[in-house]
Amino acid sequence: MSRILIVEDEAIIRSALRRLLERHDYRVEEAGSVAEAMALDPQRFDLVISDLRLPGEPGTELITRVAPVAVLIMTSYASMRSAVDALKLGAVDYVAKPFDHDELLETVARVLHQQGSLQATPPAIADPGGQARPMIGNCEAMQRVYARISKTAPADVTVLIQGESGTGKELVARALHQQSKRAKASLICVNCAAIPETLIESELFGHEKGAFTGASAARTGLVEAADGGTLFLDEIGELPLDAQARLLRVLQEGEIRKIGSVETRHVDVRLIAATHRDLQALSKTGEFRLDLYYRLNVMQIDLPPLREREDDVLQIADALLDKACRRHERGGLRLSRAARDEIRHYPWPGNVRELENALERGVILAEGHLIHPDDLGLTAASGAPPMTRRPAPPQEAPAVDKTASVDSAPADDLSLEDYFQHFVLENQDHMSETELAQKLGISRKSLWERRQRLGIPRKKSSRRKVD
Ligand SMILES: Nc1ncnc2c1ncn2[C@@H]1O[C@H](COP(=O)(O)OP(=O)(O)OP(=O)(O)O)[C@@H](O)[C@H]1O
Repeated sequence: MSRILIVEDEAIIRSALRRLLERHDYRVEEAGSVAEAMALDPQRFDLVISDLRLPGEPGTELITRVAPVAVLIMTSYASMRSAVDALKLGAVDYVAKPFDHDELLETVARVLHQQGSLQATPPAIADPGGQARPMIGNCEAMQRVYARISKTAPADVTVLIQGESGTGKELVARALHQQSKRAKASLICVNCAAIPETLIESELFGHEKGAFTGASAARTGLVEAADGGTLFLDEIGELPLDAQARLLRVLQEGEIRKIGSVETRHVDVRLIAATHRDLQALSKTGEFRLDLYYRLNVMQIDLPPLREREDDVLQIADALLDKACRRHERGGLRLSRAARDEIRHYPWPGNVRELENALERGVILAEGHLIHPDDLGLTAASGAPPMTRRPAPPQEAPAVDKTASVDSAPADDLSLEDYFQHFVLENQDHMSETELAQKLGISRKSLWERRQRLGIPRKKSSRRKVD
């Protein structure tokens, strides 16, 4: 966790800034003057944020006195000239007061990143709404991830992100894009598992009019849409072999050819791929092209499962709880001691996404000011409980009307969600995603979405049947 010293004589500004930074997982101390700052052994910090005008010596005094620690100067709009002077004196950057929260956080994250502070800082990632949010967690394994992101992002190479479902692979892809020189161009995210196999090639590569039944007009694919920017292919292990061959051509030649076209077109796309599966093992069974695997795996980033992130789980839980409370307008809710214990010790097979879902449930169900273990419903509705019985063979699977949606499936004493979870867990080892979806009478996309919502990751060990 990066340590920041705030030097500011106005107590209100100082404590507001402290709260903002602490909410974003920085460890903060404060001083009201240069003299007070010097008494705090400022070289312990990764960054000093100082007001320019202070009682006694000005903030710029700190620039040489705390070196090599970077000093970020705060100044009012009225004294921009002095900000420029501060930069000349060696301040790492300045922020104008009153400062915009997102801008300040971005500057702090960038400065810490540039300084290569002793600890790698979690990257601040703008969500699709444009709000900057840092990745949460500072355990050693995540520090390595952050360091890898900051080294890999500017290199414009293909990256393979590996990790269990819900570990934050998409967040890492966003961070890579946002820290790359393509940041101003588009980031196109595609979940290969959520697109029906029959459509995925035309979605990715586009098609000409009349290329197949139903292709009533020509269409540009997502690879072309990412031209100049980044293409993030999540769950790349689900890409059918034909699409793999086309993708290989994009990586090797920088060219795409629409379905039904004889012409190729040059594209400049940075590819980031993610998977929870072992692509090398898949290549041994012929499900994934080994040459594509080697092309993808120029740089690899491995995300640890949540159960291996030590105390990060509670830090992430607090941040996600805060978010859920705001969303449901239930301020002031806290986790009981028992709920914290349970969160700390639960194995989180669905990782951060499952934690997010459990906390949301907790916020909705809590009756007082505390969320208790029951409210989280960890054993009842979420998580993938270990299978105690051998999976039933396909013919013994519950009979479901293939044309009906799972929402209309009868299930005696089971809720629909229980029924869905039960069916998937019982059958996923011997059925492909397409077969499961067909049996349940839903699309592969719905199956995927339900898995996410209920926190039922696909088992890593399960062999995918070729559909
Ligand atoms: N370190 C983190 N800090 C804060 N939120 C996180 C973190 N990691 C994951 N999340 C949140 O958890 C959810 C799942 O993350 P994400 O979609 O990136 O996972 P994923 O590994 O891509 O999952 P999948 O493989 O299932 O697509 C998201 O809502 C994301 O914002």
